[in-house]
Amino acid sequence: MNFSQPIIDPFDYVVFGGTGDLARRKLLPALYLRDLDGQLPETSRIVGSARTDMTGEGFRELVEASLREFIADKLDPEVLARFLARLHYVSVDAKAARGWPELATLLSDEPRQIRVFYLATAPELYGPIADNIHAHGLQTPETRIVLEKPIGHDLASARAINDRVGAVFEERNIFRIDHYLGKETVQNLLVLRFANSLFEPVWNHNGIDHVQITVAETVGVEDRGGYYDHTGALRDMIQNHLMQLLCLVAMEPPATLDREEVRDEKIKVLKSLAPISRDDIATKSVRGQYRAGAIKGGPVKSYAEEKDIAPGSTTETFAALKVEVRNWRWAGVPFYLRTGKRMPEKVSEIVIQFKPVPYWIFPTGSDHAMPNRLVIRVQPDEHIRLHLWTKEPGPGGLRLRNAPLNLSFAETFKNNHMPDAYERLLMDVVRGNATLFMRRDEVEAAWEWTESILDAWKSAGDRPKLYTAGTWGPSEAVAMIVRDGRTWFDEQAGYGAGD
Ligand SMILES: NC(=O)C1=CN([C@@H]2O[C@H](COP(=O)(O)OP(=O)(O)OC[C@H]3O[C@@H](n4cnc5c(N)ncnc54)[C@H](OP(=O)(O)O)[C@@H]3O)[C@@H](O)[C@H]2O)C=CC1
Ligand SMILES: O=C1O[C@H](COP(=O)(O)O)[C@@H](O)[C@H](O)[C@H]1O
Repeated sequence: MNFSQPIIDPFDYVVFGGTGDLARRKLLPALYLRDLDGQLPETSRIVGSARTDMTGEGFRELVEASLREFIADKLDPEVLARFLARLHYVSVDAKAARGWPELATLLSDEPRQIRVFYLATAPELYGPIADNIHAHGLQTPETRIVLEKPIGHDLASARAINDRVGAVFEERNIFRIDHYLGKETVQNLLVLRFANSLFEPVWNHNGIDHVQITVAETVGVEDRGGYYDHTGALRDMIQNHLMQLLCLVAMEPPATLDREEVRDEKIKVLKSLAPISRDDIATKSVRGQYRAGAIKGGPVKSYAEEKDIAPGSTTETFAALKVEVRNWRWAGVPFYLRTGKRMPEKVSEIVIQFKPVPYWIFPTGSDHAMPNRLVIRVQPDEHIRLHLWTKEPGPGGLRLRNAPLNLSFAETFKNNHMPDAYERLLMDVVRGNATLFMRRDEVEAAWEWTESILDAWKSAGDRPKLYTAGTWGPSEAVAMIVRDGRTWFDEQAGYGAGD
């Protein structure tokens, strides 16, 4: 336990959607863990809010049950009691008058300069909540609003949300969250690229053959079918998480880590993305939907059989894209992206494949076709591995082996707590540090590009290819990269094998 001095002023954290899945699974556990680390000032309060009628005691019971479910091994009785004592609950209807005066009274009882409104609700509520915050005078000079992804459903709805929230909050106080930016290895990408001189000279079309970004999940849509069936993998994952990973790999070095400098560089990447048109979709995109199969030996049902999925749904649960970044650094270097639900493993990984040496002087028997690779494993088992050729020890001939230099975070930083992404991001909001959050123009540029693909799929009447749950997606995703003479990275023989 660490009772070091808190480094911020007391604050009030209001979580709209405080009874929902995200709040229970991620946000409230993250706040507890910050309390455990001594980072919450003594008088800071956390206010849950939703339409459901509930007493403060009822909310504390709900939160305690969630903490016991999701972070049981981290619970310390003294800290738990302290954390639960911070919790309040006010029943509020975001779209109506109910509850707002009560919320205003609670917040004004013990006014804090720093106030955070975290919107863990459907995006349709972001505008009404911002309006009500304004109408009920809930803003202090240090009030921030956090918008969960997805910000809208398309470019027009994203713009409408940004306009409406922007009418109430200054841009510097709007925190558009993408929790992938809070993941340790994702932040490490900036350090890897810009604190080491080794990579920059080859980090371009001269040194890199192609880039792969994989975000695979074993879970299906779980209880979120109602949301997911209107969303699909492209909107749910690629428009935000994979785009952000791509930006961090592809961007130019920012002058400083100042939020505007970093975001200025990311937006340039987003604006350089070549649209994927109707003519391209057959060669540059694959949509998939899982059918029944097995994950780690256990049978799982098809997407069509999941709760709240429309009959005959054509929503994609898998998407793979070949993306072109049109600028001097990346001309001719494809970025292959893929993400899917019900894959054999949960793994998020960036693979940078370097160009091969120009001439191979070694005896045959070594696979010249396998060049150096830098593998950045975002999760799980976070690591950075540089795959190099080396001589296999032995007195015989010169036998070559491709082996990794391995920076495993668990081994190298044994005594460090690996925080969940939300732990970092929730406190960045309190501190007013928006470097790891998205600016309005970034979100809109990502939507603009994503929409080109959605439009192309729609106009072509593209239907998702079925893949068996527990495989790496439709075989077309393998064909897409193989056509270019490349393969999906396969560390333990398994990756890349399509249905
Ligand atoms: N769950 C996840 O893993 C992730 C979720 N997100 C995003 O976070 C947001 C929340 O997701 P999730 O927690 O899964 O959703 P849930 O459906 O589980 O929770 C929604 C919450 O909003 C409340 N709510 C609904 N309508 C209103 C209203 N009119 N006024 C006030 N409160 C309302 C609900 O409570 P009540 O019905 O009592 O009002 C509930 O607390 C979504 O935008 C989602 O896309 C983003 C990343 C991951
Ligand atoms: O935003 C989302 O992310 C999760 C995956 O997050 P991870 O941190 O577990 O990799 C995904 O399951 C969900 O569908 C999506 O909305």
